[in-house]
Amino acid sequence: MQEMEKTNSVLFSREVKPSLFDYLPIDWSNIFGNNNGVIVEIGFGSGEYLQSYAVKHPEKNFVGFEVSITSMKKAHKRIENLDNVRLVITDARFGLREFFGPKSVEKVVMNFPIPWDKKSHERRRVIVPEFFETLSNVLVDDGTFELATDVEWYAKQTMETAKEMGFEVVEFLENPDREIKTRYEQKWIKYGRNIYSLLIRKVKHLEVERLIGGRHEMPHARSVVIEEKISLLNNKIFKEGKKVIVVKGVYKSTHNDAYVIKVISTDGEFQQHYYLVAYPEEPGSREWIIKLDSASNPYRTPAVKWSVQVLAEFLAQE
Ligand SMILES: C[S@@+](CC[C@H](N)C(=O)[O-])C[C@H]1O[C@@H](n2cnc3c(N)ncnc32)[C@H](O)[C@@H]1O
Repeated sequence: MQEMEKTNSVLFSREVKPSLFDYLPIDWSNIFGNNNGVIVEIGFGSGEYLQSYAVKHPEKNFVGFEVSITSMKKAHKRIENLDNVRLVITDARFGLREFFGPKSVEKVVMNFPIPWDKKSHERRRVIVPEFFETLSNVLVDDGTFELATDVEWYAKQTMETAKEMGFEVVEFLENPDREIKTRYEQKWIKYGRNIYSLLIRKVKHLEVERLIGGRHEMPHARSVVIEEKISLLNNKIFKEGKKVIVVKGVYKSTHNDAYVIKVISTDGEFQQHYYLVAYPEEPGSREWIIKLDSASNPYRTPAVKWSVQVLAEFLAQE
């Protein structure tokens, strides 16, 4: 539990933790204190590119996404003095759609993503048709997406999918001389690998369905609970549509009547680990409250909200 508290606290001055926000998508002009155009980098790694880009363009705001905490720590050291940069630790496939409103991003850049070419890893790939749907929504009119990669088939496949999804190809270059080179780019150039860069432009706006969108409320349920049923929750799986809930553990508090329930929930491909608490409203009462543990801060996606409801219903059944 202590470890969870650590990851939930704001560790870095330039870090944004959208799970703590009351309302999503985020008003980025409020975060930056100006209305400058926003550029997003997905998978900033050690942050060299983001740093150079932001220094060269103080008239723009930059938001970087990473999933690696180690990268986050390294990158944060580079950008902590830059007012126009913020970093977010979240899967960008989720974050780009949920944290940015329609027509709010001028450009999205992705440098040297892992192509996840094995069938078994395909579901980790960032550039899939749904990604272009998100781009078609969050990019401003004429907004752009730039991909740099050393994997030829990935660059070409991205270009084809972009065209199918209604984007205009501005340029596709082999071994471009890019002004700012990333760490991976420098490495691949040294090893004599070819580099491909693709620039596409948005020409058509699409509406997307956001998982959250709106007030980011704390879900909770009240229910008549049969306490004996709580231990039966262990390893229980609940499924409905794209939502899956797996109960990974149930722990009884040593100092009161509360139980802590460890849950993994999935919305499509987006998975979150968190804790729920269940406790009687009054000591000895059969009326219980089931809600998110205060140390847990998952995004309140449909699966997270449903986990509270479905567990309350399960515990109430005779
Ligand atoms: C091969 S590294 C490239 C790093 C850097 N862009 C460069 O060119 O030096 C790919 C980076 O993307 C990050 N990444 C992978 N999937 C991601 C996702 N879904 N959202 C955000 N970052 C992701 C990884 O953690 C890793 O740091």
